[in-house]
Amino acid sequence: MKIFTASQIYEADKFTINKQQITSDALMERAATKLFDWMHSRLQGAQVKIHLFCGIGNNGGDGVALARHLHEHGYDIAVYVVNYSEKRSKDFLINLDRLKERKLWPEFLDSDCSLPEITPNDIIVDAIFGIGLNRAPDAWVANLIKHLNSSSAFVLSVDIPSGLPSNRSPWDGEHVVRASYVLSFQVPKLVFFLPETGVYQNQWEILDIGLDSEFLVKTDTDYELIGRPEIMPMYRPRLKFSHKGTYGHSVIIGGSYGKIGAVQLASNACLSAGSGLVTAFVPECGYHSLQTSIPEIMVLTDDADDSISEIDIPFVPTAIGVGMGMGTKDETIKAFGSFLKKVETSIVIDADGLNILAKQPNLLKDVPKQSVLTPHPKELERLIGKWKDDFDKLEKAKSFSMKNDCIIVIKGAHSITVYKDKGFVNTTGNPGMATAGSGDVLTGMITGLMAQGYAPLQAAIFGVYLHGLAGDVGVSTAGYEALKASGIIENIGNAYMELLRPPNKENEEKV
Ligand SMILES: NC(=O)C1=CN([C@@H]2O[C@H](COP(=O)(O)OP(=O)(O)OC[C@H]3O[C@@H](n4cnc5c(N)ncnc54)[C@H](O)[C@@H]3O)[C@@H](O)[C@H]2O)[C@@H](O)CC1
Ligand SMILES: [K+]
Repeated sequence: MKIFTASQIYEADKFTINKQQITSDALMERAATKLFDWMHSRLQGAQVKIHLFCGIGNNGGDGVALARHLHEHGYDIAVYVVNYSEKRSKDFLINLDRLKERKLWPEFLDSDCSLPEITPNDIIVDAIFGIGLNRAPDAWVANLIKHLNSSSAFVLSVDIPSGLPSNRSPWDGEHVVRASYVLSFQVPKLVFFLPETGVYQNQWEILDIGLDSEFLVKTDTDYELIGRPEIMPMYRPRLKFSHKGTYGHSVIIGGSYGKIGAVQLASNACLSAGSGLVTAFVPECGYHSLQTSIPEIMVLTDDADDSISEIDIPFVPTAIGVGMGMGTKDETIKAFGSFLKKVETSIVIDADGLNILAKQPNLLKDVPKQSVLTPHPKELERLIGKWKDDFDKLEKAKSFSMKNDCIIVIKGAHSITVYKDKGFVNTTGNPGMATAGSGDVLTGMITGLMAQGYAPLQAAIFGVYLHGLAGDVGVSTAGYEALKASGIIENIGNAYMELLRPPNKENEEKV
């Protein structure tokens, strides 16, 4: 699903109004009707107090129009106009008049007013600011937002939590509405998925307000949300007349004394992702543990006992994953440098492989084109430098990717795979996966997918999705705290099955 910017949403708005020959007020009415339907289907007329806080722009217009519907259906409402500017939008005013025609008089809030009382059992509809927010809210509006946040009431935000800009981090985090739920018009906003700004909402849902599909289909976006519909076409089914050679020979390079487990996890994950053959290349000290723990893999060893000193692989692997648990000793840096000079096809680089690149940026020129880099936030910072906010981070990652022709998987709650000027935002995974070795598993999986013929970018996007899905299946039995990296590996098969399950299977079984 495409993630549009605020200016693209405004364009979609205009395009729809022109093409469908409707007024902007009619579009607002569609939005308000969808909001009402959502609430009504859940509340079923319950007499809970609903406080609607409406700004004076179109977001406020949505709120005022929603108030009219709620009133007409007998809900117990209180409407407040947050009068932060004299520049009221046309459609807001139309809807305000419609309220007044029904003898419903909102309370006008300004810098001198007292704050309305809200109890924890009430519902707040937050329609103060939408995607038009372009500067910090005035102090009294900020104060009102803090008041709403301290109420403990359920907060339903219209389109986006008020006070949250759509293209930067907030001016002051305390002056952003903490939404229990966001009903976002037509498309999700990028801010929902970034660590600094995603915290302002617990859950979000799209409301389809019928923005024109021609515009939505044709318009190119910088970011795409990756869910099952985007992943399915990438899947490469296994062929009946195939053999292990069809699915490639992966090599996992890494490990040092005390950190052989990282290679074990990556190799195991690589196999479970479907690589036909897997060879691990480790320092001598890792030989016995690998041979005994994973009988399916082959093991090559370095001459040195406790760290990698020379990487010598006596065949041409189909795919290579390198860096986990490898350390950054001088001899390992040298070995990694000469290895990069020799290798020709795209590889996957993780952990200490990335730390070495950050220490010795001159090695970057030898990294094969379209290699996949899988940094966690600290590793990313070492590579691309400090960032001002999440948006700056993404821009820096994009220019790094452009400059070095590499794919960067920015790991996090919503991992984002960046390639040149595009970002692919993942939707699977959970906090249970924030556990030792989870990254090694991902590197192994992406390597295993590349071995099977997935192009590097697809392997990265698909691998991140499948890794998250395996974690999601894993927590359903292990719980968040007890899920371990090996538990993620155990569920890679279930994740594939989940992916391939027809969407309506459950319903069919019930019939
Ligand atoms: N295409 C869509 O998705 C549709 C959007 N609609 C609504 O329209 C909203 C956008 O409306 P607007 O463009 O009127 O913008 P907002 O309602 O977000 O903001 C109102 C206006 O306040 C001003 N402003 C910005 N920051 C301010 C600040 N800190 N203090 C005081 N004034 C400030 C700006 O001039 C802005 O236009 C969306 O978020 C959505 O709720 C709906 O009406 C239906 C259609
Ligand atoms: K809002």
